[in-house]
Amino acid sequence: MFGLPRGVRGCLFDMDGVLTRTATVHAAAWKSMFDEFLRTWADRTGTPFVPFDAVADYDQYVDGKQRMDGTRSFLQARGITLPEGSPDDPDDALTVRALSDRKNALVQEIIDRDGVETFPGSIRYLRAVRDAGLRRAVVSSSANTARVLAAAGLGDYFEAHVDGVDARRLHLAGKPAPDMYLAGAQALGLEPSEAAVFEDALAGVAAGRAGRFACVVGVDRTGQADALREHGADIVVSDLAELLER
Ligand SMILES: O=P(O)(O)OC[C@H]1O[C@@H](O)[C@H](O)[C@@H](O)[C@@H]1O
Repeated sequence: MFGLPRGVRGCLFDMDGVLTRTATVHAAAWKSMFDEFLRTWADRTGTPFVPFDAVADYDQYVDGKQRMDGTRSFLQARGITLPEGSPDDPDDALTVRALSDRKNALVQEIIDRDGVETFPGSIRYLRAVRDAGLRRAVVSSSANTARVLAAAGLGDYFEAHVDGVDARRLHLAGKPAPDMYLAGAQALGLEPSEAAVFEDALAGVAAGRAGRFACVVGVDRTGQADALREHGADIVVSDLAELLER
């Protein structure tokens, strides 16, 4: 049923890019922040400015990961090491923390200004599984999960959330480690073998595979179906409503 293997009793949904059209918001904010930083870095080091690619760099290094992990991962890919910094860093400090905070300020500004759109096919699917009595949780690396769900009007669809704030509080390793999804299944009272994972990020499908969930559904929004399969998706769809027809 619902395109899922027999025995699945619950669904663990990533949020950005699966339920809400916020992956592009994050990608735009990462690009704006990193390009400003990369210009400064190029001037300081006398090296060429190579901008952040909002599709390729976003998908490979940043998507699905907790904010500071995303910052570190992209900097590492460019061979740049910055100090970790602290919450008291000035806004323009060249630290992992200050860069991450700048990106977050941009994301929150866009969400507060423009609101949040959902994917209609995902909402149809969510309603169908809810009406059939399947358990439902959101498992998102974003520390802005509550804000985004509220702006999208999706707060009431889920029985549990595991987000970037919980991950920090509970010392859960971020995706691609399976810990956040395992915590989501546990919050619903399910074994991994009874839960399906829905993910658009490479780090996210890898987390689903590592957690040995009943099924990992890759949601391809950017033409990376093969990469989603290689990283751990059992099925790839471009819209969750396709699963209602299976
Ligand atoms: O910065 P936030 O809102 O805590 O989100 C962290 C990450 O959350 C993930 O859901 C997104 O795929 C990433 O793009 C984002 O960077």
